[in-house]
Amino acid sequence: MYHLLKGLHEYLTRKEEFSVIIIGLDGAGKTTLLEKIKTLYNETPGLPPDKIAPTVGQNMGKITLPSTILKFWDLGGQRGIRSIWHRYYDDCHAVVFVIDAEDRERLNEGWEVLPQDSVLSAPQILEVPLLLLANKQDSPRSLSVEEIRNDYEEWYRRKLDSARRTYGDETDLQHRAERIASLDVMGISALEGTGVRAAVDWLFIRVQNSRRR
Ligand SMILES: Nc1nc2c(ncn2[C@@H]2O[C@H](COP(=O)(O)OP(=O)(O)OP(=O)(O)O)[C@@H](O)[C@H]2O)c(=O)[nH]1
Ligand SMILES: [Mg+2]
Repeated sequence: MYHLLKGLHEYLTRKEEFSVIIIGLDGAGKTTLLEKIKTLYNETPGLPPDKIAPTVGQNMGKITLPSTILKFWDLGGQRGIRSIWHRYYDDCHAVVFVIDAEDRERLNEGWEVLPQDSVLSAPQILEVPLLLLANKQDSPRSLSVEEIRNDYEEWYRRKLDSARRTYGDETDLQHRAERIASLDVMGISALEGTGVRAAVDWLFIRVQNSRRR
């Protein structure tokens, strides 16, 4: 009887666990975001921004939501470390791509990393929700969500044109175009926490509906 009740209790209180990877260029604010998420959702606060150093490798943080645990993997964004990202694609349920909206100079570099590092085209994550975060919205110099989206679409159009000229093959590009059409972009300030709960809500809803379990 005890085992039956224990089993029933475990069944009723069980939480499904989902993995979310946080990627993007170095300095975009990924770790600041992870630590802010910990502060907002956990009893033990995350590191304050002045204690955060560039990530060499990965950081992990977990939060508990109704019947769900979200496990975040914050991966280092420096050029030499980006090659580890793909190792996480197989097991993740959502991808967060963080952009430094203040750094116009590096926007193109960010876009180059997004599709060319196969984030958009890797077959294993095609069905996985992808959220683009335009970070540092607290800064008056930052581009808005709308401007970031436009910049990406322009960059993508240029890319498409040159790829058509080079390969003439549309299938992969078509696949990506569909993916991009549904690309969600949200504005946040990882530093101040603005928009962070909305982003976590988005992830919470999308991982439940994700086709990958
Ligand atoms: N103004 C402003 N600065 C931010 C924000 N988020 C992060 N920063 C700053 O941006 C710098 C880089 O932040 P990190 O969180 O270390 O960046 P990262 O993406 O983890 O970088 P790597 O670990 O090298 O990949 C730090 O100086 C942060 O304080 C933000 O929302 N607003
Ligand atoms: Mg970091």
